[in-house]
Amino acid sequence: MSVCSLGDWLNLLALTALAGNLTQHDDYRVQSLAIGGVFIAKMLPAILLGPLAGVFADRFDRRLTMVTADVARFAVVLSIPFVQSYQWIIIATVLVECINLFWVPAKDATVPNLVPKEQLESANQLNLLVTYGTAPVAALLFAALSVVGDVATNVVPFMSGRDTTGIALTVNACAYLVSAFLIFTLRGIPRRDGAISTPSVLKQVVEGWRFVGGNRLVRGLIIGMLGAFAAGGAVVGVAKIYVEALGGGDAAYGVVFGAVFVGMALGMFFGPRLLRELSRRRLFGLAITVAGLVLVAIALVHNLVIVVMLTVVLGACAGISWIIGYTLIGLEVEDGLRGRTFSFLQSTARVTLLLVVAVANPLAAIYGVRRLDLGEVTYRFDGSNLVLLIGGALAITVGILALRHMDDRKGVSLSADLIAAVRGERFPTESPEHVPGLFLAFEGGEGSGKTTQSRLIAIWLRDQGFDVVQTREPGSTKVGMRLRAILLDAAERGLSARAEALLYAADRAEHVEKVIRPALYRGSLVITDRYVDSSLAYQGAGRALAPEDVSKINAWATGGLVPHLTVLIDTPPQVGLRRLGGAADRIESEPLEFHERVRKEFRALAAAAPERYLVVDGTLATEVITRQIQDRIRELLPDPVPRESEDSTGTMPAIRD
Ligand SMILES: Nc1ncnc2c1ncn2[C@@H]1O[C@H](COP(=O)(O)OP(=O)(O)OP(=O)(O)O)[C@@H](O)[C@H]1O
Ligand SMILES: Cc1cn([C@H]2C[C@H](O)[C@@H](COP(=O)(O)O)O2)c(=O)[nH]c1=O
Repeated sequence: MSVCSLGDWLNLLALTALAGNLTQHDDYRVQSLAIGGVFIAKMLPAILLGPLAGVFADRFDRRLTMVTADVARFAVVLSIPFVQSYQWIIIATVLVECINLFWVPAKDATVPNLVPKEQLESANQLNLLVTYGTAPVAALLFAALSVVGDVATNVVPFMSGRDTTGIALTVNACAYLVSAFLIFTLRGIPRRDGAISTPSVLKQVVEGWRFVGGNRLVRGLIIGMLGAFAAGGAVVGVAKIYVEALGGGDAAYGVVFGAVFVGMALGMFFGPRLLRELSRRRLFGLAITVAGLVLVAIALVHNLVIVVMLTVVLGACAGISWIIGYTLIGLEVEDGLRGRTFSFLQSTARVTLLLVVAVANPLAAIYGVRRLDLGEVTYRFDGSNLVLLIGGALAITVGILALRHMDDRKGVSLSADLIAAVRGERFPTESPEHVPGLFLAFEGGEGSGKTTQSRLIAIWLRDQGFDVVQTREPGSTKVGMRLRAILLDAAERGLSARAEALLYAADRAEHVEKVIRPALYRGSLVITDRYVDSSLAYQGAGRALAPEDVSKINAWATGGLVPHLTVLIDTPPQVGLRRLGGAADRIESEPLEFHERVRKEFRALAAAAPERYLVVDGTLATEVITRQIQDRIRELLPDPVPRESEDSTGTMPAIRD
């Protein structure tokens, strides 16, 4: 894998350089398009033919497949320096990529046969390391071979007039031959073992979307990683013409290319260690945002040395976000879905890269070269600068979106958090209490559907084997029942607002101490129909008591116990009140404006801490609301049953009935 990866990177560098060299006497636009064509030729076969090649790998002898593919790659790559035409570069690139499509699945299918199960993860990490770790080696090798080529064209008669990339391509071809030999001598590869099939791209996309779309964290991670990939694609796509505009040749191109990967390796290994105390989700978004800012600087600076240094920083940021994204997906996505999530990421990353490269070079070509006259100085701004600038802006946007979408430390300023992390400390916050169980609250106005939904969710969770305690306020304890009678008795006129707030708080204190906290410490899932937010909305906004006072007495009553998630079922009071049958109780019989104020306050509470709330539209059909709540709760469960498997695991229809 190392030898092949080295060959692959060398191939990418040499072909883009050769395409640029073959068109160097043409217009700037022609050169941009020529280089872009190489990238497109490299990407297209994987997207179009990937599933077919996967089937091939399962059907035929894998060692033979890999050896044949390596020899074929050797022959095609070796022909490129001899033919020396742009058309042949494109045809040969497509051919090599088609051959790769057979080599890669054969290799992926072989690895599990060679590595013990418990070491498979380490093997996959090693895979990542050799795939990307060989890039800087290839870049250095390419730079060195370019210098050797320059000397050889002047000294060796056979080489005179030939393109210097020929040496790199010959070394690249030989790498494939070495790989063929190594694989041929590997005795551990079974002749054909079981069926390991690559799902079709379409199936991957559908399955991946279903999961990614339903999981807030994974959605944020994938968007962030694809954004970073798109920005990186913009750099790779225009790097050659950009370096040339700065006066650098093939060697400088190799150095800039290598700088990205040196930075990536540094970022992957040292970045997460440097800011150990910073929330991983924040570090992820921050790294992408900084990468975008650096890219903007690269687009505007016209000094090759500074550009190389900035490129190392850019690579480091990309490395940090890539490794954190991978680790978070590994940690947060359950085993049965992890493979599909990664493969979804891989296929969408390819499509993104193809689109970006396909757009980047034509865009650079259309823009061409422009010069700004600034008095004495003329500032050159060409298409490659424009593409890098757009890539930077895209990364900044995606980074900020990821920060907002996935932030797990709302209310703590990012700068305070960062300064504390640089000092090796963690900035303290108020967060839900650390208990073995999970605490869920359902809130909303009269008749909004809280009782209906909390019951359905309790049944769903019990179906999955969780120990669920379903409870409500007021009235879930002996004392609470008496308080409920006083509080809701329509005949109880003239109860003061403060007494009302204190009675609700008293019921809650009893409820937390006798029911909720013991259940949470037993590890149960507690679902309460109403909690503190009801007091803030009804007594705070409805009765116009000072919200700080209501908040304080309730914090004291509950000992500061905060739900992990509050589901707000948002229903207009006219709709909710109409749903209720029977005589109205003391609170239900309040005027409509009272209930409007209550609704507004509930919504404001949710908007102030969105990470701890799910707001659902209470006018939707009951099953639709249940599904939305289930999708959000699934993210919090320690070992959730995936949505797709629920039909076969929900085994207690009697309880549901
Ligand atoms: N999504 C919905 N669409 C239509 N009707 C619903 C919906 N959800 C619940 N209902 C009906 O509305 C009525 C009130 O529902 P539910 O008791 O669940 O509300 P609630 O919020 O607990 O009310 P309250 O706060 O008064 O106890 C019930 O008859 C229930 O069947
Ligand atoms: C917890 C709590 C409740 N209320 C009000 C809201 C409702 O009108 C009733 C409870 O009735 P439900 O049918 O059980 O929902 O009490 C309140 O004003 N303040 C609170 O803290």
